[in-house]
Amino acid sequence: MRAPERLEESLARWLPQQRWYAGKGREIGDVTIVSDTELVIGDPGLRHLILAVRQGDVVDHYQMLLGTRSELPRRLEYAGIGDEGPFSYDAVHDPELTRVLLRRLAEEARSGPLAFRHSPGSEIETDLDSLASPAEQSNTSLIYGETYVCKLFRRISPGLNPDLELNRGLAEAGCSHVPQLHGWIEMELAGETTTLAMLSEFLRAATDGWQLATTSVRDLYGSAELPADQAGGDFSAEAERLGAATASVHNDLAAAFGVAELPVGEVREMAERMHDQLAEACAVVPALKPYGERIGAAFDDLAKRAEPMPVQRLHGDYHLGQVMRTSSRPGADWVLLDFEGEPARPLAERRNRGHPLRDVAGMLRSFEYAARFLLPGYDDEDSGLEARAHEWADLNRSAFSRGYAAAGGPDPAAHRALTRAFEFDKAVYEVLYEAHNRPDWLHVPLGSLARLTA
Ligand SMILES: Nc1ncnc2c1ncn2[C@@H]1O[C@H](COP(=O)(O)OP(=O)(O)O)[C@@H](O)[C@H]1O
Ligand SMILES: O=P(O)(O)O[C@H]1O[C@H](CO)[C@@H](O[C@H]2O[C@H](CO)[C@@H](O)[C@H](O)[C@H]2O)[C@H](O)[C@H]1O
Repeated sequence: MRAPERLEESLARWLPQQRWYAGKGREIGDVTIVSDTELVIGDPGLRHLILAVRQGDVVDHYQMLLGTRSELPRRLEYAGIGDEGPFSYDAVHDPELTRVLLRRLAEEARSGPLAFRHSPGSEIETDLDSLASPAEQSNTSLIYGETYVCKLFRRISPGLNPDLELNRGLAEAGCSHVPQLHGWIEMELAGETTTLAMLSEFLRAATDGWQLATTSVRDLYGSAELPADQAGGDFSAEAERLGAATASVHNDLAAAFGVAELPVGEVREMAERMHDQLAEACAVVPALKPYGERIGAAFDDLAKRAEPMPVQRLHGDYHLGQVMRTSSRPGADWVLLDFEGEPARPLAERRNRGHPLRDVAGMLRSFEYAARFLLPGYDDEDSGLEARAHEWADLNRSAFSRGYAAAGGPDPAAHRALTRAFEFDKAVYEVLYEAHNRPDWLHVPLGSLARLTA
């Protein structure tokens, strides 16, 4: 008779299939459970696990909520882990179990190593069912009714998560362009107080920037005879307002966390890191090589900078999927989400200060993405859609930059070389990101680099 599979073995097979699993493409050596806390005892039961996943010399930590049941109902079969009873499953899909998180947050409870905290003055409603967000995410968000969203960070780095850190600072600065923060969960990991989850206001009646922008692009493709600023669904007024909201958040971040100066030598090191990432990306994606010289020249220009660079805390991974257009918040048309920085970078790096045009460059990239990602679905031989994509991207990139500068941010048009270096660096990151996560999308950063380096 075959011995029952150990939970750790089932997890090793299950993890690589998860969207949020960061170690795809590298074989898992082994999975060890390094923290195991029972949050609900019984049938169903709930365990909070921290897993150490070894891949070669690298060990990453992941968080999961493990549901256990003697019988797995059909509605939960898709969340199953392993196929032998008693059944284990990803409990983020089980509202019967996830309610416990709200209850513990409301009570500021402790469960073993886990500490549940709420923001001063927050009264947390506890009788809400959760739904795991279907969004393409690096983490998992539980949406409780239409009231809260609880983001469970999946890959856990010891220390304070910048998303929580910056949201706390912005709340204290009175920033209206972020969701209200209600609470968080933390534990000691490797000797550091480590953020595990964050509970925020759910923005109902809001749409994310990516959906709005790509709807506008579709409208443009469908009205081939009109210029971009006259086609239905012109996005440029929104792009301009988004620019202004971005400058306002940058201003609040500067007030809350201060501004420093990066010495010239460290700017040079930054340019060297950009070159290193370019070399790595060219090795992984040879199709990037033809643009390497022009990209590298922009990094060399940055390295020649003769004066220190003003730096402050930033969003860090700024794109249209990270902003939501709301209709219910007075004075805040656009709301910014997810201040975690680029998920692939080490935590210490993600908490570094940077020049605010780095975020601006991130959003400029996103306009390129929105304009280009539909192109291969169309018969683009003679359709002229490539040109229309450029038109849309240029219109909205300019509007965003204009709104940003008018609201007090450094003007991208007056800092062209810097913006270009940041934009190329982000595009190179995207080439690697797409190669590892969404190979079907590789044409987007590559096509955009072909245009921007021409
Ligand atoms: N407070 C919120 N209200 C409504 N929707 C949200 C909220 N926070 C996140 N979302 C939705 O969930 C998506 C993913 O959230 P995000 O914080 O970017 O997660 P991740 O870090 O896993 O990428 C967002 O693009 C947005 O559509
Ligand atoms: O949102 P995350 O923090 O998980 O960020 C990662 O995933 C993003 C994609 O979901 C990725 O963004 C890239 O694709 C977007 C369209 O899907 C586009 O708007 C962005 O400009 C582009 O960078 C992001 O880079 C990655 O870190």
